[in-house]
Amino acid sequence: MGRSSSLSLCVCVCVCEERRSSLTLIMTSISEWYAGKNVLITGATGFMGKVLMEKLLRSCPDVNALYILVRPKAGQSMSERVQDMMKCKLFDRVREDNPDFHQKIIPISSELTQPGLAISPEDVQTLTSCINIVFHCAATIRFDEPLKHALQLNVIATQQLLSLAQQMQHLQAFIHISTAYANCNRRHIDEVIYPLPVEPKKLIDSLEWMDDSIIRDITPHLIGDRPNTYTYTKALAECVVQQESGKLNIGIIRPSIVGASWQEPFPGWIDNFNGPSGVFIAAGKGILRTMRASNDAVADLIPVDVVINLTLAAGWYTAVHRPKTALVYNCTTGGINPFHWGEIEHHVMSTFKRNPLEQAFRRPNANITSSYLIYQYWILVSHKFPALIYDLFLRLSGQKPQMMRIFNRLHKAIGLLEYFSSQDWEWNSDNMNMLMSQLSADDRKTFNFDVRQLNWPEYIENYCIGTKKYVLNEDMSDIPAARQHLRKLRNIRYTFNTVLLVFIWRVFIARSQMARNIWYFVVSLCYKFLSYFRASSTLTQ
Ligand SMILES: CCCCCCCC/C=C\CCCCCCCC(=O)SCCNC(=O)CCNC(=O)[C@H](O)C(C)(C)COP(=O)(O)OP(=O)(O)OC[C@H]1O[C@@H](n2cnc3c(N)ncnc32)[C@H](O)[C@@H]1OP(=O)(O)O
Ligand SMILES: NC(=O)C1=CN([C@@H]2O[C@H](COP(=O)(O)OP(=O)(O)OC[C@H]3O[C@@H](n4cnc5c(N)ncnc54)[C@H](OP(=O)(O)O)[C@@H]3O)[C@@H](O)[C@H]2O)C=CC1
Repeated sequence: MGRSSSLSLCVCVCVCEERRSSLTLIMTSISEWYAGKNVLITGATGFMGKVLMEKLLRSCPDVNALYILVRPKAGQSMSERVQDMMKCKLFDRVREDNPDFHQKIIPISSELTQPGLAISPEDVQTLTSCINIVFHCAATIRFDEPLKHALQLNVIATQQLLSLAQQMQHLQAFIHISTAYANCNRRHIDEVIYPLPVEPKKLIDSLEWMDDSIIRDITPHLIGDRPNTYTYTKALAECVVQQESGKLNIGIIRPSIVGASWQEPFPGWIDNFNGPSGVFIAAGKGILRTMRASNDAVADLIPVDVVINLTLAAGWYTAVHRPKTALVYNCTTGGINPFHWGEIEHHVMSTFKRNPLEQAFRRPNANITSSYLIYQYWILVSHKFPALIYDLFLRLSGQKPQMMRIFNRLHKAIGLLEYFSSQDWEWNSDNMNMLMSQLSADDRKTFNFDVRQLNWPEYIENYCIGTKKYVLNEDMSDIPAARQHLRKLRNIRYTFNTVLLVFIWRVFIARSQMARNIWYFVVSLCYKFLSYFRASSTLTQ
């Protein structure tokens, strides 16, 4: 055999080897791919970060280690926080499978708003030498965050994390969690990164020297037709990810309104008051009686386990297929399996009537309306008036009034949410469908993000019960007592209405002949109606 032919055979063997190994890589299941990998997670102490860790530990048990960036908070050190977190009920299934699961979690002290993310040089060394995949979940999700702080965390920290990622020698994918509402100033949202009128770097430079009061004044001009600093800075973060990605393999996940879990690790897991959860709880407690929302608008809720399954699958796909440009995944339900705010209201109310929350303020009975005038009327009659009476009662019984303060906070919160509950958006979800088609049958089951199978009434019921069990820590065995409390509230209401009627009678009706005549006329009309219906129902029997 000549030299050239042996060389071409060698090249051929090499190419075949390479093809085979890339084919094996493509054929590996998601959990096989995560085996032996070192994963870096930001925002691990948050709602989605915790579910992400849980799923990785449970469904990819051979993952090597989860490095999580954590800061000390509320008087707790970093390690105390992590220890507390691992005791959380969310990890029960993982604990059952592997009681030593905590050994795989390696906390790294970091404050994302500080230069260099405040990571020590030794930790930077560790991370740059071992991390294979990054999931960037940390963010401030408050709608009322001052622009400078939202920019610091949502944009500058993302920029710094990307520059750390550039130094990672074995990094295969960088997954950034954005929001489907980053471009909520558009009605139709494609899976692309939309340009912004302002260059993120220039904005960062200019805000650095500006006084807080000047920033406050120019914020409305900067955010333009977006409703808050959150959506604006999340859009800026996407641009930064695109601009600073360099040679990294990037995936961007855009979930809509993330709600309680659908199936995993158990139905209804939720641990915060954000978005709809706070509204559901306030309605279940009988505090919230009205909210501005459109009955017919699509409620684009997405269960947290669906988002996390898609995120892990996107991590695998990004690392294995290395798309040339960042792939954006709109992770929404509206276009695939739509459900509306009116239907949500119905199912939330029905669930809380059957499974009442403890110590409710009033019987749960909330109505949504898109009319500003009707909303203002109910705010006055069903929120402010009862709050005033209750505070008066508290004052008279020597206690501190508190109800009006609670209602003022509630009004602020629902005021910030109504932008999202009063209109519809249309998201393209081609990349989510493409990703689903790339999964093996087993992976499609283990990392299920097919929301066509979601049964909304059942999901909303589990969601409400989840808020009761996991957010409010109420016991299901106390439901009879909660029902008894609701009966007591009903009796108070009947008594109150009767007293009010007698009062109105004494003050207005009993004093004027004309009012008495009108009153007798109305009563006799009601009596005739009743007799007519009774007679006609007897005839039809
Ligand atoms: C019958 C029902 C019918 C339903 C009808 C429609 C429902 C529509 C619902 C929703 C639609 C759309 C949702 C958004 C879509 C976007 C999605 C995303 O991309 S991101 C995620 C979204 N982010 C947020 O949800 C952050 C929103 N929250 C905030 O911005 C702040 O929390 C704010 C301004 C609302 C309140 O700020 P403060 O400073 O007054 O209060 P603070 O510090 O946050 O909380 C104080 C206490 O109150 C509780 N709390 C917070 N929010 C609550 C709430 N909504 N209800 C009750 N308690 C709440 C907290 O747990 C905290 O408790 P302690 O003091 O620690 O014991
Ligand atoms: N929840 C939702 O409905 C949606 C969320 N998203 C996106 O998903 C991601 C996760 O959201 P979610 O889990 O709900 O948010 P959470 O508020 O529950 O979690 C935020 C996380 O970020 C961390 N963090 C915040 N500030 C800092 C800081 N200065 N230094 C270090 N860590 C910090 C928090 O840590 P700590 O515990 O120390 O405060 C926490 O772990 C976000 O990027 C959000 O934009 C997108 C769409 C909807």
